[in-house]
Amino acid sequence: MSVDAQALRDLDLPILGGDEGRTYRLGVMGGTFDPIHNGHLVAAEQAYCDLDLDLVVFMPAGRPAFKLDRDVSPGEDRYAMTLLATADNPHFVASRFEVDRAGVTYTADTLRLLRKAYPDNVEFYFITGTDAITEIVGWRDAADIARLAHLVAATRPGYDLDRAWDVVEASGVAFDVTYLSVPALAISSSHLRERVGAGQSLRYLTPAPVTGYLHKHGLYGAQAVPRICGGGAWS
Ligand SMILES: Nc1ncnc2c1ncn2[C@@H]1O[C@H](COP(=O)(O)OP(=O)(O)OP(=O)(O)O)[C@@H](O)[C@H]1O
Ligand SMILES: O=C(O)c1ccc[n+]([C@@H]2O[C@H](COP(=O)([O-])O)[C@@H](O)[C@H]2O)c1
Repeated sequence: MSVDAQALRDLDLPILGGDEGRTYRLGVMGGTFDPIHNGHLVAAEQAYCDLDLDLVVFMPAGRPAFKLDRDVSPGEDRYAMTLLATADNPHFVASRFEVDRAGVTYTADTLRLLRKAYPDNVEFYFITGTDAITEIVGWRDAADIARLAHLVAATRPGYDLDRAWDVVEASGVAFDVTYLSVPALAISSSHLRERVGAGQSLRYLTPAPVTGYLHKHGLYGAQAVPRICGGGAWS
C-alpha cells in the first residue's frame, strides 16, 4: 500500500511512509490536554529521542473515555492549545483526528483508523504516562491495542513504574511496552487549572502561548490579563 497523501491531509494526519524501503516510527501522544503542559511535552520529546521516532503527533481526545463523569473544556480549545504548544518543535504536530470524531474516544478505534490510513511500513508508538499504562488493561479492546501499537510508558512523579510493570505483566495481554525515564515534572493539568483559578503563575509549567490562550478565552476561571506577581519594580 502506498501513501495516500490527500486522505491523510483530509484526516489531519502527518504524511509519512513514502519510502517503501524503510520503516517509519510514528509517535502518538494521546491525552485530554486540558490544558497541555510541559510534562506532556517532555515525555513526548524523550520518547522521540530514545525510540528514534520520526515524528510525534499530539491528539487531544474528543471525549475522553475515563473522564466522562467530569467537565472537560471544549475540544476546540484543547486542540488550539495543543497546536500552540507544539508549534515551535519541527518533529511535533497537533492533529484534530480525535477531536473531530463523534462519540467517546477509544484508543483502539484511533489505532484501527491509523492502521487503515498508513501503509504497513509505518509503525505506531502510543505514548502514555505511568498512571495511564497501569489502567490500560481496562481500556476498550486492549488486545487490539497490543496488536496495533508499541506502547511507551513515561515515568511520572507519584506513580510507581514497578507497579505499572506488574499490572501489565499480569494482564496476560502481549503488550509491547518500553518503559522510559523522563525528567520528573510533578505537574498535572488539574494542578494547572487550580493555579489559574487561584491567579497563580503558569510560567515554566506550560508554553507561554498556552497561557496567553487560556487567559484570552477565560478558561478555568482565568482573568483576561494574568495577575502580575512579584514586587513589580523590575518587570
Ligand atoms: N507530568 C507528567 N509526566 C509524565 N507524563 C504525564 C505527565 N502529565 C501527564 N502525563 C501523561 O500524559 C498523558 C495525557 O495526560 P492528561 O492529558 O490526562 O494530563 P493530566 O495532567 O494527567 O490531566 P488531569 O490532571 O486533568 O487528569 C497521560 O498518558 C499521562 O499519563
Ligand atoms: O480507549 C480507552 O478505553 C481509553 C481509556 C482511557 C484513556 N485512553 C487514552 O489515553 C490517553 C490519556 O488519557 P487521559 O484520560 O489520561 O487524558 C488518551 O489518548 C485517551 O484517549 C483510552
